[in-house]
Amino acid sequence: MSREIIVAAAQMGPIARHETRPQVVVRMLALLEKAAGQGANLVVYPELALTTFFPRWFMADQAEIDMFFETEMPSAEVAPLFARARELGIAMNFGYAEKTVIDGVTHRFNTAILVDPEGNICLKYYKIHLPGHPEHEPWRQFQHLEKRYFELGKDPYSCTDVLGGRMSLAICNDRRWPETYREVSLRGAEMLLIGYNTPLHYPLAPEHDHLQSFHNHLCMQAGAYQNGLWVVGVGKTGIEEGVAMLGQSCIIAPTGEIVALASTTGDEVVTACCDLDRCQELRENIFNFSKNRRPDMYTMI
Ligand SMILES: NC(=O)N[C@@H](C(=O)O)c1ccc(O)cc1
Repeated sequence: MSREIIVAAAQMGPIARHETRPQVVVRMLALLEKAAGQGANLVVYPELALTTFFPRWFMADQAEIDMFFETEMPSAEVAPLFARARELGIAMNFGYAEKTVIDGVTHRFNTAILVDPEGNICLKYYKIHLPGHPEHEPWRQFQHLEKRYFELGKDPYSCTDVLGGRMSLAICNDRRWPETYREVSLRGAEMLLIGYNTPLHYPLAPEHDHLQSFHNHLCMQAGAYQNGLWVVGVGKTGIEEGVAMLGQSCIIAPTGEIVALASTTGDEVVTACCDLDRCQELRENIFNFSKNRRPDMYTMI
């Protein structure tokens, strides 16, 4: 039996600071309808898909920061998206800022969820490779305060069985780390879904600005190939509040080949038919871990 699923990468153009959740949800619904028209079983949206990328601003007032956070999912504003996806029988993944109380303690995470075709959240992931800095650094053209606004995630690399395959989640900067792909692959993941917000300008090494697109694809293609899994990378792109963000959202086969690639800097859907059985082309051959991997030799990790 073939295990083909049609995946839609639902890239999003810029979201302005003043845009409301209902306005964003209207855009996400339009992308969902387009994906449905192309036969999609799964729609993948970016990191922090419901708001602008707010860590670019220093804010001291916690109430102001909390405006960007969700305290329940689906919230009343996001419920129409859940309802329509369920009606269409489509699974979806998107990211959002989450404020949650666990054992009486408030936590704030950079979160991604996977929603199954019946509308249930079947997997949740809290970002662990939080980039940027915790303090205001006014010398920068814009801030990257994820280390200030989010707490480090816990229990990463979980997988779930849905749509006939084994899926896992990561968020943006996680995609640059080879451990991300290896950990989920060792847990049996056949597809890894990654939303991102990547400014084209990297203040710490501006001489690398022209390499953003190359590095984006380099790490995800290598991760797919070296671990024999599908990778779906989806960005929020265009000029968002004056900051140019990387697009080039893509779907990557376990061979490392890009099989679908967005070509605009706005809201756009690209789809690919992904045969999960193709993971075996790698896992039974060059990257047969039990035969060829040498963890006994990798003493530094
Ligand atoms: N949202 C993200 O995780 N974005 C990161 C990435 O693209 O890896 C990132 C890393 C360093 C920066 O200076 C800016 C952005």
